[in-house]
Amino acid sequence: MNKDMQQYLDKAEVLIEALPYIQRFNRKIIVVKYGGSAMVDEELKARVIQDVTLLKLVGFKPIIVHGGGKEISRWVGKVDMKPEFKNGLRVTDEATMELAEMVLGKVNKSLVQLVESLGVRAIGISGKDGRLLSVKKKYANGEDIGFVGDVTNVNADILYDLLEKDFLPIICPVGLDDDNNTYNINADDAACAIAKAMKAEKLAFLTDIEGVYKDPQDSSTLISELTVSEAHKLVGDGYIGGGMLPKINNCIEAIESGVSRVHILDGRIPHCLLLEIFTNKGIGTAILNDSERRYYDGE
Ligand SMILES: Nc1ncnc2c1ncn2[C@@H]1O[C@H](COP(=O)(O)OP(=O)(O)O)[C@@H](O)[C@H]1O
Ligand SMILES: CC(=O)N[C@@H](CCC(=O)OP(=O)(O)O)C(=O)O
Repeated sequence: MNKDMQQYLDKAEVLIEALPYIQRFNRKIIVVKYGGSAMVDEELKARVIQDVTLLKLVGFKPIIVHGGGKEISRWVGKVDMKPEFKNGLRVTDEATMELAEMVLGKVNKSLVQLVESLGVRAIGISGKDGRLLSVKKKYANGEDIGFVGDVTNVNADILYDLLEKDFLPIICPVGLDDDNNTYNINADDAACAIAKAMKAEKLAFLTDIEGVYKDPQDSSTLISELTVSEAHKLVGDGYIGGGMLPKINNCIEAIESGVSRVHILDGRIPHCLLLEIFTNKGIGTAILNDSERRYYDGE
């Protein structure tokens, strides 16, 4: 067989390998939390959006919840303010809130534009629109961190309507409290709340690290499967810090609320989402129910 023919056959094999996954996830809701470095690098950004668009075109129902923390910090720096975080959450005073909403709005529309350019209908909305995300004030270990919101309700009907009309919803993590004040929501929190409310089949967090490490300084300690109990223990023992903290807490909450598959993926790996969904090769860290534990080398 010549080389060209072998290449075509290899491509066909890849498609065949994807078949059971296409069947399994057909018409299922997949929430993709998109943040970290994969958002800043234009090439990676285009690839992530291409992947989500492909998921849509093969019959899945993806919903993107995006972050933009790095971009917000860049703009906060530009006006000579200092970004400040507590437990992975941005301390958000009125001025920071204004900037965050501007930046997240811009990120939102750039993602809509990318999806539209690939021929798929996208609608970008903030959690304020139709009161998609209602919030109450969130504290970091009892400390007041300003206009940071904890999601109290998701108006899921809006998203069901958009999915029904075949739109790809792209959601920006800003919400309203009962007094109609604007709140900044950590995008991991927003994605988890949406996945729970929509009874999503899968929740994937795309971030800028390989996955969860037992020791973040040592890449050989990457954990490929983490049960809820093990995740609690890692947090309790102080192995999880910074932005990984809200992510892990949300993974635990999502699994405990019935989302079947929760993953933390390295958004810097081109097409990580497709690799995770369409192949047997596990990448990143999968968070599992305690009863699903297969292998863990974290101790
Ligand atoms: N145990 C850990 N394993 C992996 N990452 C960790 C861990 N503890 C802290 N981190 C930090 O959490 C970061 C991921 O959070 P963050 O930067 O907020 O992601 P995103 O912007 O995608 O939401 C990693 O880049 C890493 O620096
Ligand atoms: C309250 C809070 O922390 N809000 C986040 C919202 C954006 C975000 O979560 O972005 P990433 O997912 O890219 O980190 C922030 O202001 O950075």
